[in-house]
Amino acid sequence: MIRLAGITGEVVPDIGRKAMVVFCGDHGVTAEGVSAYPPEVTGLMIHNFCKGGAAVNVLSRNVGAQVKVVDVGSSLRELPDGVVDRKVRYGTANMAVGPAMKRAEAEKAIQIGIEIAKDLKVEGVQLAGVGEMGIGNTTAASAVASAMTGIPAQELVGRGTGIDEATWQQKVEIVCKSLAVNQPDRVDAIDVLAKVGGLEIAAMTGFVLGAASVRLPVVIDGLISTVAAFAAVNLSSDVRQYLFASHLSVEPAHRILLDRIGLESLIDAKMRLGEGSGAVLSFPMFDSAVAIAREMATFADLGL
Ligand SMILES: O=C(O)c1ccc[n+]([C@@H]2O[C@H](COP(=O)([O-])O)[C@@H](O)[C@H]2O)c1
Ligand SMILES: Cc1cc2nc[nH]c2cc1C
Repeated sequence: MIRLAGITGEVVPDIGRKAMVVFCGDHGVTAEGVSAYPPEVTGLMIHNFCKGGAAVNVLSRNVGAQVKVVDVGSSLRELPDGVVDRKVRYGTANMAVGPAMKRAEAEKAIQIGIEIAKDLKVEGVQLAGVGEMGIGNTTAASAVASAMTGIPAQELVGRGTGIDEATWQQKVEIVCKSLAVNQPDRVDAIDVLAKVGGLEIAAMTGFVLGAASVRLPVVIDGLISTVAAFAAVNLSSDVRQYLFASHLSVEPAHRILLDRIGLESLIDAKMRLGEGSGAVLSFPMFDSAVAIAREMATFADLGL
């Protein structure tokens, strides 16, 4: 509540207008068998978001938040109505054999994220959540986390959408191989995002930077949006002041990165869905905090 007041400059901030932004992208590294689901699910879910049938849609309707779906890098050739088409390229390349994308592409995705955040502010949005959709993106997010922290992949890699032990071993090896092949420069967040990241991850990094620049509070979601936020904090440490952690994902890297950013999550429900589902779930807690600040009697009111 104190931070919300600081960000907005209002003692009792108005956060009535809320939006969830879901950045979408595909990952070439899925060719290495690192996910429990095929890459086509990214496109299927984009269609689902537009029909209002995904978890993030249900939860957002429940709390009165708008959902914006932004395609920065899915493999879909044709997009359904309702998607914001800001495609940088049709999925990343396989980072296990070379860079996921060019530096200029990562910069473009970051720029798109910045613009989307600024647009939301102009539209009157007062609290934003950020989430993503991209089969294979827990592999990319873990690689970015390992590159930027120096923590070994075995300590960071989790089960993503629900892989078995053998696939987990393969995922750890692929993260290690991707880092060995690309040699990302750990002090250059854009280099890391380009070589072993993803388009939706880079766009979320931009979103966090853009939101902070226009004093828009941002609620991050699970592992992937937190990795993006970690990269943003690396680029400009002050942006951490504008961030709120919603929930704690079961992905092992999530807690480590939240600790490094200096954030504590509001919910620990062992979730791992993504889409921004945890962020939107926490929105009513923000409304509750504002209601307390506005309505609860103080000792002075009680004549003490
Ligand atoms: O938010 C999380 O911590 C999280 C943990 C596991 C999976 N996900 C979601 O599942 C997808 C990535 O999982 P995977 O196994 O394909 O890397 C992607 O669409 C994410 O939104 C998300
Ligand atoms: C069905 C499904 C929905 C998702 N939402 C975010 N990531 C996802 C991954 C899968 C597999």
